[in-house]
Amino acid sequence: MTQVLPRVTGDPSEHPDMPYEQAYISRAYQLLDRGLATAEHTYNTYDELNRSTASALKRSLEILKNARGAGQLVVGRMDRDGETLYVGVRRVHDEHKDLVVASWHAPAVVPYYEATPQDPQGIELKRVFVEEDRVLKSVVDEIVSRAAADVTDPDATAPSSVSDALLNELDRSRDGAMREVVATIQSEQFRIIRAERDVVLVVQGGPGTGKTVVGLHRAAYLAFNDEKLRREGMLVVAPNQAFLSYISGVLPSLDASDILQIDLASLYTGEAGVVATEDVDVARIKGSAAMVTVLRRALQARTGWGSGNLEFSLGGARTTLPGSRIQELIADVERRNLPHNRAREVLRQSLSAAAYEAYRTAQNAAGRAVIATESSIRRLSTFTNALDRMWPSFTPEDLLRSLYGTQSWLVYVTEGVLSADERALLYREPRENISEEPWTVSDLFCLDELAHRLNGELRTYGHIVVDEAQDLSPMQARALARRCPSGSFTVLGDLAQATGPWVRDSWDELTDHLASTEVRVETLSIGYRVPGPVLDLAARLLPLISPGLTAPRSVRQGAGEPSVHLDDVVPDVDRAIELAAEDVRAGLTTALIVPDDRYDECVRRCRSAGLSVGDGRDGDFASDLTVVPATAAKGLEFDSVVLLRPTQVVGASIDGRRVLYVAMTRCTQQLRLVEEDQLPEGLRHLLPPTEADDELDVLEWDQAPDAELDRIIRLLAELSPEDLELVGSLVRRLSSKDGNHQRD
Ligand SMILES: Nc1ncnc2c1ncn2[C@@H]1O[C@H](COP(=O)(O)OP(=O)(O)OP(=O)(O)O)[C@@H](O)[C@H]1O
Repeated sequence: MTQVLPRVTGDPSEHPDMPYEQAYISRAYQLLDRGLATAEHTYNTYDELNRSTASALKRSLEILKNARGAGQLVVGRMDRDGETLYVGVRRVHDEHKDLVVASWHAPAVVPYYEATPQDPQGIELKRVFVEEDRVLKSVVDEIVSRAAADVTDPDATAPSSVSDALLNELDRSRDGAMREVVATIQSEQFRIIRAERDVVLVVQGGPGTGKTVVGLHRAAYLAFNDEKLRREGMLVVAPNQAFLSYISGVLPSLDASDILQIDLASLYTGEAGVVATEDVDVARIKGSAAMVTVLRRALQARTGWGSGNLEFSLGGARTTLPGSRIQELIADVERRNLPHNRAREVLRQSLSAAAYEAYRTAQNAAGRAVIATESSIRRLSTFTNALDRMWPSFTPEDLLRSLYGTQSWLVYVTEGVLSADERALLYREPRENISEEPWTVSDLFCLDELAHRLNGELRTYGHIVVDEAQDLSPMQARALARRCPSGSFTVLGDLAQATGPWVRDSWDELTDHLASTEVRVETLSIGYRVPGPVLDLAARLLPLISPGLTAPRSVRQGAGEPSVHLDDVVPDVDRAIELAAEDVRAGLTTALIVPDDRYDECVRRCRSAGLSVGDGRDGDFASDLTVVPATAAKGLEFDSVVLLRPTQVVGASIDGRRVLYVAMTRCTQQLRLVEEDQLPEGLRHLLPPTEADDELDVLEWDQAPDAELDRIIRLLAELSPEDLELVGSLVRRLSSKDGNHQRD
């Protein structure tokens, strides 16, 4: 067994093997350049008629060009079983087709990522490179066996659990776009990246534990190693456009541009788009599984035929199709379980055949000539009107709009599944013109459900990665399920960060709607984004929002303790803008996160203060300063965050504490809180002590000073997971009552 020595420390920029490794890396780049030149030449001279070869060539050209452009080509080296393997963002071979650099997702590379100094998996040397513009900047030996250590650095000291390469990468200033992290993937992350794909894999983890990064690298990994999956196609679903624009560069930089990335609302490709918002109570009903029954019944209620006969006249002859025969035809079609509009076509044919048969029989019986044809019957307005009555054709928008606007229809379809109050929330007056309907996000998923029932045709995928999944409604989960018949999902999220109508205690309720395949929950426990002191502060909110969950351990300090700026003299916005401008001048990408209803005011004030500011609501992260409404901060990250009026953020909605938890965990370096004179529960220990505090002997939960909160947190930590869950539900119930009171 390999005897492991601690990893080599010392100055990584002066590693003794630096010249050798630099030469190796330079050669890899030369081969890449040569490959590019050859591919370019072949492409330019290629017979245009052979399209598939030409497009394959074009694609490899793009890959080579990317590889030569940004980022790092070779990320490290592994010596194992006497063989050396260089690992890179993509494969490079020499003129004899011998491997020079293996790509990070090749099976042989697995130990490189999964071995640790404690569990070296036979690795004699694991070496990590940091390279910039083709120049090697540092070499760190993370795992060194005794034999290898003898020839490198005899001053090996104790290993640390986090590599320098990772810390350097994490300290890099953010530029508004997420990047690939092939050079620094950690072993707990890599295990998830390559986990088998025939399951619903839930990746639960606190803020900044790398869920998004892991999900994107997993998508690229699976696509690379699974040809069937490449053929079936893969889909990455982001919660909104802003988030999508933040992450959309990662897959192309991993040569995985074939994987489609969209935002959740774009799953629905029908006519309606989101133009309105609605109350949480309404969204909760429209997103609930009860809507499946409601919409199914809505459609069923519009099909069928009473007992009356169908009479039509052809060339002066009257023919009757008995009502009982029509009912039989309808029952036949219903049994086939076809999408509604296809079923209509089948019914149209069987109905015209039956009508023709009735006509022919009547003509023969009367000794008259049979002159009409089946198609002339289909053209009769009596026929088409009758068909429209028994099986109307709809678009999803037509149907949903008239359902929302027809009280009697709503009463019928919601019977037993929604209360009268809930039903009342569904009603809305139809706009005069369908193009003016105030469609909301949750409407879109009702429309998607209807579109599927009506038309049945959908583009499907072999695997779907869905991010910020804790917020998905059952109806949204069903929309994803329809698009992934194999039930193979990667579900990324954090139950503690759930906001909006779908706050839940466990993943089961959601995964039940996604697939019937096995569900596996993996937890990421190390925080890579948020500095320890900031995470510690945010964690004080956890017992109030998700008592069953613990905060991740952070790997870094950042700029230290969060600062609080209390000032009831200078207007709060001015103070916040001043702090944000200070951070921008210090070279930090900065977000000014603000209560939603103060967003426009803050953007305006930033601009009039002469600051160039990005519109975080629309995913414009190109400026050094971005203003972000608190409810749109999910998933984003910045070097510095200035958070305006946490108390207002908390007070704005029932899930305000969760919104605050998310907003507080967006920074990689520092957090500043700007308030007038109060702080929300959980953070009040940051307030300067007042005399009144000493006089409190009976404590109300709401006014509990933080010493008391600490005691409660310690008590909670001693509870069993089941008891914690109980307490959690109780707290949620109480806080939602609280919220109701406030709204009342
Ligand atoms: N192995 C890694 N190497 C380098 N950077 C990493 C690594 N893992 C995570 N990071 C960085 O940590 C930050 C947080 O990652 P990410 O956004 O994926 O976390 P998350 O768990 O999805 O966060 P949130 O819960 O806020 O959505 C990102 O900047 C990401 O690039």
